[in-house]
Amino acid sequence: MRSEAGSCFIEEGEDAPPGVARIDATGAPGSSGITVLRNLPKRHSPSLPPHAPGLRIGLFGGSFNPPHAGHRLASLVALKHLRLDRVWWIVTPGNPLKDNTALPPLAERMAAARALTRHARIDITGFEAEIETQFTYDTIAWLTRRCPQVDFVWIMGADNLAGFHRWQRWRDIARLVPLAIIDRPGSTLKAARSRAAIALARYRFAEKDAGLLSRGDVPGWVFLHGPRSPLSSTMLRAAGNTIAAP
Ligand SMILES: Nc1ncnc2c1ncn2[C@@H]1O[C@H](COP(=O)(O)OP(=O)(O)OP(=O)(O)O)[C@@H](O)[C@H]1O
Ligand SMILES: O=C(O)c1ccc[n+]([C@@H]2O[C@H](COP(=O)([O-])O)[C@@H](O)[C@H]2O)c1
Repeated sequence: MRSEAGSCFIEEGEDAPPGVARIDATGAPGSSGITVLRNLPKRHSPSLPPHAPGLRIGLFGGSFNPPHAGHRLASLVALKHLRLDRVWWIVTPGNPLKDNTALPPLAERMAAARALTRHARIDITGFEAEIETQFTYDTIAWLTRRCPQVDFVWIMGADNLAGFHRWQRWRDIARLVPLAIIDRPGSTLKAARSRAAIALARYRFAEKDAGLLSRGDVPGWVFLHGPRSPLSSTMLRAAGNTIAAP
């Protein structure tokens, strides 16, 4: 594998992480259902924001239906406490645990996220759709292979730690990158008592050491209690604040 600023590749002949679709030079799935990214024309390369070896990048996956100030605040808390260079929002093609039948198109959710964030260190991405995965393990495995020298941290709200044990390969996710949990009203205790929090208890970092979390420290996680937002997309949708149709 080779890696360069803003562009890293899976070499031909290498295995893709499980579940990551690989497409051959014609763009058709190979016999194994696997793709050789190296053979893809440049325009088919999944689009990632600029990045370079040594950068500390937070990965903040979400449905963002719609995005709201709570997402932005969580990103700012992570940027500060984890001493990140950037946060990438990964707008999911569809959370595998949610009913996505009424989910607005990815492009609309990405546009809404861009309009809301307007922050020099927050990037909006939709590359999960391009690599054809909805599962976080596959996303992170793909990213860490493609960009082995970038220091990624997975960020999620406390509600997601509470249900983390239902995610595909959640223990393996915790072995790939450190986790940063952002406190959220209504989920503090549920998260702290969750199956994942108990299983990973011995790997928990003190909040004051959050800036030291790095990929060398996996498993490793921290629960950040910064300023909190009570906002949720559910609440906004119920109030009629939905993403406009194209
Ligand atoms: N107010 C908030 N404070 C902290 N984290 C949040 C907050 N709102 C959302 N998050 C986190 O942001 C990520 C994306 O969340 P998502 O897009 O599902 O928003 P949501 O408000 O939880 O949506 P919904 O109500 O539809 O479930 C998740 O990790 C979630 O835990
Ligand atoms: O990989 C999984 O099994 C999995 C299960 C549930 C949620 N996720 C991811 O968690 C992130 C937050 O999802 P959401 O819908 O709570 O915003 C988003 O990136 C989802 O793809 C991932």
